[in-house]
Amino acid sequence: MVVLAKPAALEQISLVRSPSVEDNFGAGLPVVDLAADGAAGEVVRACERFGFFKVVSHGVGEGVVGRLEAEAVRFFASPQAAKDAHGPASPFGYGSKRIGRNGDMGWLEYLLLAIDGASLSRSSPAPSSSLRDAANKYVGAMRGMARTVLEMVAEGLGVAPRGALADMVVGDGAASDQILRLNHYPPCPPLLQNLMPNCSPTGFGEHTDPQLISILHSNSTSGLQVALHHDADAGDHQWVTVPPDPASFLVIVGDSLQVMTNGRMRSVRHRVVANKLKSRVSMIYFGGPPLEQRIAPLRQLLVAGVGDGEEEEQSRYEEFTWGEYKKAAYLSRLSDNRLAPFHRQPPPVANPLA
Ligand SMILES: C=C1C[C@]23C[C@H]1CC[C@H]2[C@@]12CCC[C@@](C)(C(=O)O1)[C@H]2[C@@H]3C(=O)O
Ligand SMILES: O=C(O)CCC(=O)C(=O)O
Repeated sequence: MVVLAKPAALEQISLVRSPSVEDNFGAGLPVVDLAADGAAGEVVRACERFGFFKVVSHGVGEGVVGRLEAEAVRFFASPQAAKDAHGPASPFGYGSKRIGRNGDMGWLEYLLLAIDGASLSRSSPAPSSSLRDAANKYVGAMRGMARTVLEMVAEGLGVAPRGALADMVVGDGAASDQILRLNHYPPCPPLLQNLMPNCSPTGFGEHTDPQLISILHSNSTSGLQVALHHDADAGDHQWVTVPPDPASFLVIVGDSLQVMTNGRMRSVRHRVVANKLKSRVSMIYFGGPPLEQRIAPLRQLLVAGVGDGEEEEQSRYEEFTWGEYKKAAYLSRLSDNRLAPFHRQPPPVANPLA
């Protein structure tokens, strides 16, 4: 009997079936032109149906993206000891393979940077002043896009003021909780490819993002997959590959936006599968609110459409603050359904025979 052993470097990293062209999203990929008339409606439709969308006509200069990506590539190409000097990530700093504190492992290395207001936090360990400058410009652009998108969400849902959601994340003076993450996924090791040609290492295991929204950019290397919604919570999901497009961004709905829209919008499970041949480099901005922010459905969504004498819509979730949710998230495993403990039991159905 031949026993196939995984290469040692991959021992604790799970393998998944290598994506094929049939897994590609194809024509159904939700794309929103942020500059077009009716964009707010398109944003809402995409967030309700898929929990993510691709953004084109975003107005972010190529230079802003290219500069930070070049800094990320330069940092990840530096000697291991130089990178380790900025780690281990706890949670901020340089990390390799370990994700979070609870045993999750992926075929990647990353730099997790804290943001304070409109720029990187002074205490965040940016490895060089050139990376810090490039990251600050990039964060400025991401904050602008987060504002545009969250204002469109409010407008599209009929919530006033327009800034109700955006101000939580990018409001002047809001002590919001924003993070920037630079990820590098090396190609799948050749040894594994020879042993198991149909398998690839998990780059970043499946998860939903806890914040309101995330904005993702990647180079031209594929690897990102999203779960189609049918019944993702019940584990019944189909993984679909989102083809990379460095000229665009992906907006991803997080758990907090799901709750604030009382489940109209759904946070989307996503994962990265390491590419067989090329390195993937991604940059993600995570937009969360201040720690004391109450995470509960927007009042106007609960009363919308309710006539005189009719009962208003009930929240589907127990109330919590972002600080409480974040604390619980950091104690969880990546693939956990972090919202499940906060789901309210539906009220008992009255027995018509009683
Ligand atoms: C197992 C993990 C790893 C976590 C915390 C916990 C559950 C969710 C993960 C994320 C996912 C979104 C970005 C991040 C920065 C976040 O806020 O939650 C991640 C964080 C980390 O990579 O450290
Ligand atoms: O690298 C990617 O494309 C996605 C990474 C991701 O989901 C994350 O960093 O939370």
